[in-house]
Amino acid sequence: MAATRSLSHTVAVITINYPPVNALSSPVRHALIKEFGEATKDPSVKAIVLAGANGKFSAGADIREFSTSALKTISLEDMNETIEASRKPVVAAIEGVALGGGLELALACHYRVANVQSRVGLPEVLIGILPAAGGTQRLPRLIGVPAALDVIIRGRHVPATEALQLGIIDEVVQGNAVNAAILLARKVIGSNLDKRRLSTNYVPSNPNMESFLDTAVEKAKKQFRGAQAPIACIEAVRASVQKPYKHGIEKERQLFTSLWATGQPQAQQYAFFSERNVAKWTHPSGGRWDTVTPKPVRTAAVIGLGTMGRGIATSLAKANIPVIALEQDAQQLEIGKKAVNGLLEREAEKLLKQGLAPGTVLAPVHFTLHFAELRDVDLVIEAVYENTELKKEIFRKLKSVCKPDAFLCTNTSGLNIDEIAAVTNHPDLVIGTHFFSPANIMRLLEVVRGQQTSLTTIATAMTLGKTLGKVSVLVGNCPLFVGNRLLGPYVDQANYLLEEGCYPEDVDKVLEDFGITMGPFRMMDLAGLDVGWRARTEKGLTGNKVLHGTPARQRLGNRYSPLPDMLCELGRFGQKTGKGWYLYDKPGGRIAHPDPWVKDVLHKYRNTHHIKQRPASPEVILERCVYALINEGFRVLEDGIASGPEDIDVIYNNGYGWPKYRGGIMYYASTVGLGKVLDVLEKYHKEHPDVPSMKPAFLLKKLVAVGEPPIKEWRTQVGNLVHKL
Ligand SMILES: CC/C=C\C=C\CC(=O)SCCNC(=O)CCNC(=O)[C@H](O)C(C)(C)COP(=O)(O)OP(=O)(O)OC[C@H]1O[C@@H](n2cnc3c(N)ncnc32)[C@H](O)[C@@H]1OP(=O)(O)O
Repeated sequence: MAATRSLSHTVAVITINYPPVNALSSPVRHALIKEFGEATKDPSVKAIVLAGANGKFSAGADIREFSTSALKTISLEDMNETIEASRKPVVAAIEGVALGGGLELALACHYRVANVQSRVGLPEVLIGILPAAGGTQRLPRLIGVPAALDVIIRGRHVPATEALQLGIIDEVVQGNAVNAAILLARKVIGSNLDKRRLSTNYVPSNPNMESFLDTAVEKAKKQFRGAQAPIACIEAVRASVQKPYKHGIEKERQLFTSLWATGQPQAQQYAFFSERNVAKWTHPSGGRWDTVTPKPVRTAAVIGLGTMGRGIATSLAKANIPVIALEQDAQQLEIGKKAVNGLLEREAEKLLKQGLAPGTVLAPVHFTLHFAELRDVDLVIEAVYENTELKKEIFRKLKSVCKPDAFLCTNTSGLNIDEIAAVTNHPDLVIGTHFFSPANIMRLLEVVRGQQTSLTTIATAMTLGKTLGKVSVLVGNCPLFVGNRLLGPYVDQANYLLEEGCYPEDVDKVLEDFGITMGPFRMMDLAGLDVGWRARTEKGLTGNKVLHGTPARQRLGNRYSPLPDMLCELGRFGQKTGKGWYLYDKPGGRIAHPDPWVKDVLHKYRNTHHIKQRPASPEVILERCVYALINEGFRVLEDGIASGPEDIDVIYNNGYGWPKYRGGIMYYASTVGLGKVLDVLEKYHKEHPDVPSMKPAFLLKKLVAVGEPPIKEWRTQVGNLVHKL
């Protein structure tokens, strides 16, 4: 049964039972209405408690139903209206989560009791829709427009204690919320429920309300560039002000329908399920997430307390894993210790605000200079800077100090895992963990399997990622892995566009208008231009190792742009030096100003190399940069480095500022049409055969040849096609 009913004296307890998260699917809605109807008819029942089985109230509407006809059976809002109209008091007993339709259901109840560990929220905006079961109408009636907008637009999960302060929850309890709800239900039997029926209240207005909402729209347009759901949420809340509930609910419905027609909800819901799918990793050997048991990680060590190490140590402590943090000298240790303690203090403050005792959540971090202290840890994450020799030296040391079954992770953004693993006695226990900066905040983790990495090591690293609250994607070992590898052809196109007549701000604007958080030039300035310069120098693409007589704009017969090298040679490394592709107010400054000096250099460069200035249209800028990403994505699939398009999309959405409302780069390709992507790439490659990254990938051609199957079928197609390569 999707919902069950029991009786506690005069109180009926109706429990939603629909694993894993008690989503309000069609069977749940039917069962709830049935049980509710019987409880209201039963004269021995004087009050009703709504609860969720297995410590979860409800995660809301069943997202999988949105594109099916099941949604059209009993609507969530009709169900909520029936519950709210009840003459017997109804109390929601919130444990775990009450999200989306789950909170909307709770708002239709007359009272809400929550366990202190639970979270409530209306996160619909994160899946491209708006709360469409009365949430945009009842919440402002309960807590006022500004507070409701903050909860709805950000889609955040509000901890129970904060929800109590906001007035969303009536009572927070340390223990069992159902028992507390039963006690409250008994207390309120016979009381007047008029004021507790939120839909019958009015949202007060004030003279500034319209301009407050207009400002909110303007802010949301800037903040969520191109995302439609936040704007729809504001418009739905606007419809609640000084208007009858029916008016608002009608507007809510219309806005839901218009949003659906934009395609953004479908893209965001694909992104949502992709994040869940990547946890279900598979290995070319046949090993899978559900057949391999991870080992527990009770203690961990972090080596190196630079930017990455600090974030990783904090992340581990936040997940209640005691950490030993090691640095090479006393001064570095002291600096690292101060930084980690600062980050942990901030975490402690957040926990205190949530009514939680930091000591029970945050594990201790012990700081040391001695490798010997790492002897008992279950797992080590080495996070020194990107240098294979240095990393190998550390792994040689770890081989002699760590217990033989300790897992050894190297935090790298692109170095060869196998080379590092080869210096240990147990390459099967070595794995790459590519954290993104700041590691205590960024959700993405690329878990990189080497040739010899064991399935248990993979399972342990993937599970650790989940414990740290990350979305972990298993990828193969190739230079730069997935995310950074894709950046190569993208940045190349951006550089070529400058050579041909564009300016950094033109290219950035097109990509930022498209929704990418930061265009390629602002991104490079932030990351530091010297990083790529060092790598190119090591590879002999620039600097002394370049053979005399090599044409400036060619390497190994292919097109090459020396522009970024020219900037670096002048000490323009980006934000940190106050100059790069842009000009900043000071070294470390964040506001990028177009730089006349760069314009001048580009003019001279074009003259020197006799390049005819042909500024590209926004459409061409977009196609060249984005299709370069997509094409490399297909190559990554061909090479078996990522196991499906979803993996690439999750990486780009979470690590590289791709707009989630476009689903991901591969999803975007599927919406543009693979045939169109192929045509554009073919045309470009014909004109520029010296840019091999734009040669259409074999897999792309094959998918077009087999009739462009939908993206959910690509994974199987990739398997079939790769075998035939
Ligand atoms: C006309 C329209 C009318 C009404 C509209 C109502 C609006 C809504 O209610 S939309 C839904 C709003 N709710 C959410 O967005 C919540 C989404 N879920 C989550 O945030 C998380 O899943 C979680 C509930 C916080 C639990 O997190 P965690 O414990 O980390 O587990 P997960 O791996 O994320 O999820 C487990 C499992 O459940 C599936 N799932 C989660 N939520 C839903 C859902 N709302 N509908 C359907 N399925 C859901 C998730 O995909 C996982 O499934 P697997 O098969 O294991 O992958």
